[in-house]
Amino acid sequence: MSTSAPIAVALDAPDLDTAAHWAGLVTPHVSTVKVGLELYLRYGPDVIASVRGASGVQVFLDLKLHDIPNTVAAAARAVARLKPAILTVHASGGPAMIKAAVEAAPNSQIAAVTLLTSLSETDLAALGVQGTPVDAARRLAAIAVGAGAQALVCSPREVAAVRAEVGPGITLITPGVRPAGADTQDQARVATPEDALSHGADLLVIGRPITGAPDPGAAAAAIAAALRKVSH
Ligand SMILES: O=C(O)c1cc(=O)[nH]c(=O)n1[C@@H]1O[C@H](COP(=O)(O)O)[C@@H](O)[C@H]1O
Repeated sequence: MSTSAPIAVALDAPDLDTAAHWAGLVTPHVSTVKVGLELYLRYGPDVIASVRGASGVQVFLDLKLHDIPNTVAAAARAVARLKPAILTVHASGGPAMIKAAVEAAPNSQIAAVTLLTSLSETDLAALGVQGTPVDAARRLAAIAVGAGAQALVCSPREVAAVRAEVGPGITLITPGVRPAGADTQDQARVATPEDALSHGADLLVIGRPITGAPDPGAAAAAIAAALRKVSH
């Protein structure tokens, strides 16, 4: 019986050996590992096979593409052959850009990032984002889903409102997750793993609380065990 939890561990490591080591430690406990800009820009496409390893764990490629539709389509096509389960784009790139990514990578779920979890309500207002973070996340979510995105990335603080906006068929992914009492670091709009799940997240992105722990495997197992107690 698989006991892997709906967690994507962010493998934000400076080198491939460390990332592959973390992936090996956490994959018995989690469904997914996430490769982001740090690893992809340093090592390129080979990084995907290295972290997937023999376990066949689901790989989430977080490149947060954001450009004109033609450029994003070409970039999505370039990575589609790596068959990431999930590929991110910024929702603020607009519907034509999101649609272009969806069409270019038909075997991956395109996940549109609504509002970065590192931005506070004050930051968002200064950037000219209208309304509360909840209002803005809902608005971007509706645009992204209208353009064909099958998944969305949002803060766990907005996930219930986003779920109400888009309904049950869309995969909701929440970074900005911190166990109670953990350091929030550069994250601004955070919640606990239990709250993220009970408010409707399908997949929790967690990096440093796991990879920065003395034993990343044990940290992943502990969060996975806490999530099993949550009914949702
Ligand atoms: O797309 C993402 O995964 C993402 C979106 C977002 O709004 N906020 C956010 O933190 N992330 C990613 O989620 C991970 C969070 O890592 P930790 O803060 O270490 O748990 C990082 O790899 C970020 O790049």
